[in-house]
Parts: sequence; C-alpha cells; structure tokens
Amino acid sequence: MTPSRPSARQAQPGPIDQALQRWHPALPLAVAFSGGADSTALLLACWQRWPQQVAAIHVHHGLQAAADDFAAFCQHFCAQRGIALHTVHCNARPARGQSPEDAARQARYAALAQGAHALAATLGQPIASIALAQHADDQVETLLLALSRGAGLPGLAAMPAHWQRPDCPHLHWHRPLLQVPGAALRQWLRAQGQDWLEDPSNANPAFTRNRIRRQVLPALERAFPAFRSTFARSSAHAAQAQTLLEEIALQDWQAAGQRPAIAALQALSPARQANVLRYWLASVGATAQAAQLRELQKQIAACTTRGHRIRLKVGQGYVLRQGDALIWLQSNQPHQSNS
Ligand SMILES: Nc1ncnc2c1ncn2[C@@H]1O[C@H](COP(=O)(O)OP(=O)(O)OP(=O)(O)O)[C@@H](O)[C@H]1O
Repeated sequence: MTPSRPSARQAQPGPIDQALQRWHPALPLAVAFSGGADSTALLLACWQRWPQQVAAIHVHHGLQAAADDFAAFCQHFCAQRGIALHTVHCNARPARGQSPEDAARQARYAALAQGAHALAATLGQPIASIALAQHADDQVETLLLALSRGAGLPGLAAMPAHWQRPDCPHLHWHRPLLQVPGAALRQWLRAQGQDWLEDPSNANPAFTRNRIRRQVLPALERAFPAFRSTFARSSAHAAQAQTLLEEIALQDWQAAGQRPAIAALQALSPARQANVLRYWLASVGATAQAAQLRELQKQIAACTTRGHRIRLKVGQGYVLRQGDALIWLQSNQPHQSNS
C-alpha cells in the first residue's frame, strides 16, 4: 500500500462534476468506500454536493494483509468531514464451483446492504441509495472479460448504472461514474489535494483484469480513441436486447407452467426454447453450460413417447422428466421417477 501524494491544490470542473449533475439519486445516499482512488473520488464529490445527506460503508476484507490500513484510511477520511461511516467485517469463502472473485463480489453486496441497514439507525432514517465507484475503464474491462469468456448477452450488457435487488427492495444501487474515465478521477483527486490508497493487487499481472488495464486499454486508446463511449453503447444495446429476451422468456415460462410442460417447449422455435430453458433454470439457481443446453434441447426433441426418460446434469443438479413436464433437482435431493 503506497499513499499517493497530491500534486496540486486547484479544483477544476471536469467529467466527475458533469456525471454528478446528470445523476439524481434518492437521498440519503451511502457510498461504498474502499479507500481506493475511485471510491475516494466518488465519496468526496458526493459529500461536496449533498453535505448532510451522504454516509459511507466500508467492507473490511479480513483476509487481505492491507485491510486494516484501508479501514483506518476510511475512518480518518470520514472523521475529518463528519461523514457517518459503518464498517462491515466480511470474510468471503467461495462455495464449491464458485470463483473467488464472484464469492468476494456476492459477499460485498450482502455486506453493503447490511451496512446500509446499520447506518439507518445512526442517521435516524433509512438509506435510500448506495453508490459504487466503477468507472468507464472498469466497464470496458468487464465487457472485454465477458467477450474473452464467450459470454452471452447478459455478460455483454456489462454493468448496469442502476438496479435493485430482491433482498432489499427499497434500496437503489447506482454506478454514477460509468461514463468517467479512471484517469479523470485520479486527476480530479489530485486537483482537490486529496490522497488515496493504492491496492497492491491492482499491479498483479496474474489477474486478467490487470493485464487488460495495462496492455489492452492503451492499445485501444491508440486505435479507437472513442472506445469507452462506443463500447458502452454496444453494452447498452446488449442490455436492451437482454431485457426483451427476459420478457419473452417470462411469457413463455408462464405459458409452459412452473414445471415447464414438454409439449409446450416442443412447440417453440429452438432459439426461443433455449431462451425459456435458461430463464427457468436461472430461476431455480442453475446455470446451463452451452453444451448442456444443446443436449437438453436434443432430449426434449426426442421425447415423443411416454417411456422416454430425461436425466441430464445441469449446474449443481439434474434436469429430469416428471410426467409430462421437466423438473430440476439438486444433486442431493431424492427423486421418484413416474414418467
Ligand atoms: N472494501 C470495500 N468496501 C466498500 N466498498 C468497496 C470495497 N471494495 C470495493 N468497493 C466498491 O466497489 C467498487 C468496485 O470495486 P473494485 O474492487 O472493482 O474497485 P476499484 O477499481 O478497486 O475501486 P476503488 O479504487 O474505489 O477501490 C468500488 O469502486 C467501491 O465503490
């Protein structure tokens, strides 16, 4: 961890101010504050704009060596300005089959929701919005990572600027800096005379994201100077198309039944059938790999007699035929076939 020193004290208007002027979150607002450059810039800018209405939540990742330094930096920053801060301790351990990054992300969102709940008691009113500091470069990295995995539309849609979660329906989640380049945030902090902490893992080339940041983004900058906004436009198109696919999937699922009827699935075009199968499987917490989905569709097409059985591994369980419909059961759940 290296404290970065400010180089100038002169404030200058720039993309961060414009981003905040375009943004109208419900207040009070809590900023997810790591102590890194991006969230330090976001918290400082929000606090300057809504001085009495901004709080902060820090997630203390106990497993990282530098975690105490980050927590101490956040405490000091907030105490200097009278910003209410809540620190949540969280040790994310990946479940079987889950990546460490995904485990950390899920645990962070749960911790932030918990932090918002705790802050409500301190402030005497509920937190209405939580803001995260991902910026335009993070968005491009997310899109490139999705492309490198061969992701479908949900991956290409990258990160939404606003969303809500079913586990805390009254809370609005925002990413107000998605159109601001990362370098502009650091430049703004320097102009404000504000330092921040550098996460040592950001320099580790073992992480694909870091290699994209250091090698691919500079090359894109040279070849396509407008890549941040054009890539973001493509992601927005993907997000809109994905919304439409989900609406169609929901209609088809409602028509096919909670446990989708095989005959109803057979009546759909292959693309539409794959769409509703993915949607149904996601609703039970299973993600079908492309090959599993292809095999499932093959078996649905072949299922023309009473005695035809379907049993196919998908996610942490199995898709099975039960009567005239499909069910999904977790691997350890007992099942009696009556097909
Ligand atoms: N330990 C944490 N506590 C609270 N919020 C966090 C924490 N880590 C990340 N966040 C929030 O999630 C956002 C995305 O996290 P990520 O680790 O990708 O960010 P980053 O690029 O390192 O940003 P930052 O420079 O703010 O740390 C951060 O900008 C911040 O708003």
